[in-house]
Amino acid sequence: MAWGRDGQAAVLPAAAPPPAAGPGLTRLEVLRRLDAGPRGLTDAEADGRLARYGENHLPESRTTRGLLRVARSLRDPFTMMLLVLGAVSAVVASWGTACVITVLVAVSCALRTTGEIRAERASAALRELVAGTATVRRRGRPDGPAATREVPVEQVVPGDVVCLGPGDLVPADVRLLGAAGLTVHQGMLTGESAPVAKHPVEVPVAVIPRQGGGQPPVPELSGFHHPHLCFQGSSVASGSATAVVVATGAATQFARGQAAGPRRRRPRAAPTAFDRSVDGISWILIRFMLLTPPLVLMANAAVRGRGLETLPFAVAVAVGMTPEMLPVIVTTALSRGSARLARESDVIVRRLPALHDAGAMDVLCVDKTGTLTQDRPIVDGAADPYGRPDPAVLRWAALNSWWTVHLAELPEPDPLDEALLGTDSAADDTGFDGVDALPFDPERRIATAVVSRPGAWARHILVTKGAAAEVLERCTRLRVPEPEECGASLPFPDAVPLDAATRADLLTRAAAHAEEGLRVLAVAVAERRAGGDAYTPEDERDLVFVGFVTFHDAVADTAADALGALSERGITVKVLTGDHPGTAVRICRSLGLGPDPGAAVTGRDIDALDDDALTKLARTTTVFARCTPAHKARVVTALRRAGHTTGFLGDGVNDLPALRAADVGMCPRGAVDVARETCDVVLASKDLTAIDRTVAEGRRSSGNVASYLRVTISSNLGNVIAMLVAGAILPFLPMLPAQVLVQNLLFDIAQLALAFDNPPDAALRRPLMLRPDRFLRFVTAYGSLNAAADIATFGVLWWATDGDDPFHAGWFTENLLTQALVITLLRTGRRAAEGRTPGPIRLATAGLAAIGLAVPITPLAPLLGMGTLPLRYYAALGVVLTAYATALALTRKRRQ
Ligand SMILES: Nc1ncnc2c1ncn2[C@@H]1O[C@H](COP(=O)(O)OP(=O)(O)OP(=O)(O)O)[C@@H](O)[C@H]1O
Repeated sequence: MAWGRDGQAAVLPAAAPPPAAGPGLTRLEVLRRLDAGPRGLTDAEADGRLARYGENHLPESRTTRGLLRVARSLRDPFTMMLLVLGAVSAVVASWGTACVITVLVAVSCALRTTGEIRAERASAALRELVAGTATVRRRGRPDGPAATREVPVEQVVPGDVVCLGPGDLVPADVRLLGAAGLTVHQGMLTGESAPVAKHPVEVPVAVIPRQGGGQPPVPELSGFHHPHLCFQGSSVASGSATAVVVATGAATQFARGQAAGPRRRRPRAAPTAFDRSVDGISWILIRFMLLTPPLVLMANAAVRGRGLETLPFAVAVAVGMTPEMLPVIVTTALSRGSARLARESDVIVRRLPALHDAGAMDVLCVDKTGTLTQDRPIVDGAADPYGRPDPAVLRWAALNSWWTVHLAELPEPDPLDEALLGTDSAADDTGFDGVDALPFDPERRIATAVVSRPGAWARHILVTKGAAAEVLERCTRLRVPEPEECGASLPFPDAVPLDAATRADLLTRAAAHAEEGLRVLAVAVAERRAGGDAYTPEDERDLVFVGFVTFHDAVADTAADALGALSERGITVKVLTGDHPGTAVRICRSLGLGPDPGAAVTGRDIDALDDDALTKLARTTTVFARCTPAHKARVVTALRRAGHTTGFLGDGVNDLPALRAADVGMCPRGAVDVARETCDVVLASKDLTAIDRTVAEGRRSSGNVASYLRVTISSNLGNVIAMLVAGAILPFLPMLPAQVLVQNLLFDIAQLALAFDNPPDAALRRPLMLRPDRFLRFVTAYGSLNAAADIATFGVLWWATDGDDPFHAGWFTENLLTQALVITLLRTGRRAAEGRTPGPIRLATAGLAAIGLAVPITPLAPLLGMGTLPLRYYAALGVVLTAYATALALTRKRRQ
């Protein structure tokens, strides 16, 4: 579909359906143009259209993907640095250095690209498992009955009638046929953060603003504001709808927007833990690398009076500092971890860096319902305004459930409605006809059904149920109960005004129920004269309070154990719920959450706080209750601002903003579509034990990345210090550029083994987060030790050898041997792993040491500018290495 100047659909691609969504067309005309009907397409029609218009997905440019991938790997800052250094070497005709740098870049890009392809293939296969479906109305035969069914989103075709409910992703561009309380998030398309209301319009008018100078209207922006159209890329925030599909795949506004220009991105969230740690460290290293060549040049010029001839050496030293394998190690370690999680725990990681963040997580926020409780509420009782058991209250509540579920055509009832519909009272709804529904939404926290009695069409009855505070604040009167009045006399002639004191008493009673761990719904009704306009939330006022219904929802079987396990891993759990504070605190106490969950902070309290005050309060509070979706997101953001790496587990539309705000958003596979699409990690079920396993795998994977960074930077830093010292005191270059680079390549290859290491559980007890400041202290300490070992080796070489070639050979050997030691001694979980056989690490270090000892005695030695070494060098080197290993082990022990 495309928008013409007059707001009518305009130019279409060859395989697009007839223009059908333009303003001015009635619903019937739209259906006619699409050759469709409100009962949906037949299966044969749907198949035909699928063949004609193609699958409903965004077009991909496959040919450029391979090239793009290589370009992306070259765009990595370390690779860019290497390329710059290679260019400098070529300019000064240092062809050897330039060649070796090219090899380094090629190896690192090839490994990274193949790793990414493998990781992407694996995650695409995993994503298939959580792919979204759409609910469509279809018929087997033209005269057959219409039935709703789930089909993969790709199979939705123009003319399909789709049913939308809370949390659904809008599968294509659609024209609304019917809607109840529908609001959609279309921020992906327009940048708006709040949901917008949508409703069917019989004859829509053109609202497209014209630009000056006879320019055509701006279709992408203006079209999105039509109330009767919803677009692919948006999701249902509340309410429900039926709609006919007018454009799919490449013909949708979203796809056209992408084809026309850069993809409209969601506003960038605050940097995640991964950005702060791995990326933060990378940028510090890049600054070091930039400083290295001028430093080397200046030191040589000042002490030895050398000029630009030292440039290749200075470049080689800077290359030596580069952790060019970092992207390869990160991709390999994280994709191995996520593959293992999928295989062993049925957990799907949708964004690889999120696995690192799961390992770094120290605060986990969860919703209450379904996470700590089973989300299988059972009606416990119903009482009138005076606290006396009263089945009439239950009947009103069940009447509300029945008509909200049916009139709003919700794909499935929510568990509270299901519980009410399962009671005997649900059978008593026969005396009413449904008129309209304002389904539940987590902002209003109430749901209203509008019904009428047969024969009394002129009067409508509003039946509202919801959270006690929200219902009571809309009530002005109180029902004086009469037996069996549901279906009897209305309006309540005996209703009395509801004063502030009585309202407070009723709220206290609701709180008392909540403190027993029960969920509480308040029920109210009102009578109105039937009017022509559709009902809106504005009509939910002047209600007559009828009574309370209470529910029991048992705690989840695994919750207590899982909370214990998370606490042992150093993770603080906080509960962010839309439910009553009393219910939430009671459940948390029964699960032994925290030392004592204390009092809950409510959404209203949060509203009264500025960001700083909330940050302080969020640190110490365990339970946040009566939260709207926005409150949940504010608390998560506050915790992140307080320096916590914060995860969020939730499954409903009310959890979306918080899922987006968290470092790691997690949801179960059964969550609403948009939650699955938004979150980073999809669990098999809403079970906290799966989070424990995700955390362990995250720590294992990022432990390996941390090992690489610690090992490579400590060793490289030591080398740079030693080279600066040697460059200043020796009459020749301590190591030829080619040697520096060959040694670098060998070290890189050996370190790849770190991505395959398996640090044992005992090493993963605390959240694992590489903080740039601590990391710098760590590598400075170990880098200095490494430099000390190198300088001691210079002393040995000065004593045992003569001339530059044996010196080069001696330092080459020592370097590879110290690197093998560093890999062995500085990797994550070394102490906990003692006694185990870490296969890949042992192989890699043995190989590195063997090459270090062998190269100087092979025919390669003269080519690399190396001479023969006397035996006494090896003996003295043994002493230096033993002292170095002891110092390393002792320092590590002291620091741990
Ligand atoms: N179908 C419904 N009809 C009317 N009121 C409801 C319905 N579902 C929930 N409520 C009320 O709205 C409140 C908030 O619901 P919401 O779905 O935001 O959170 P929750 O399910 O209680 O908790 P959590 O945030 O832990 O999942 C509930 O505590 C209840 O009082």
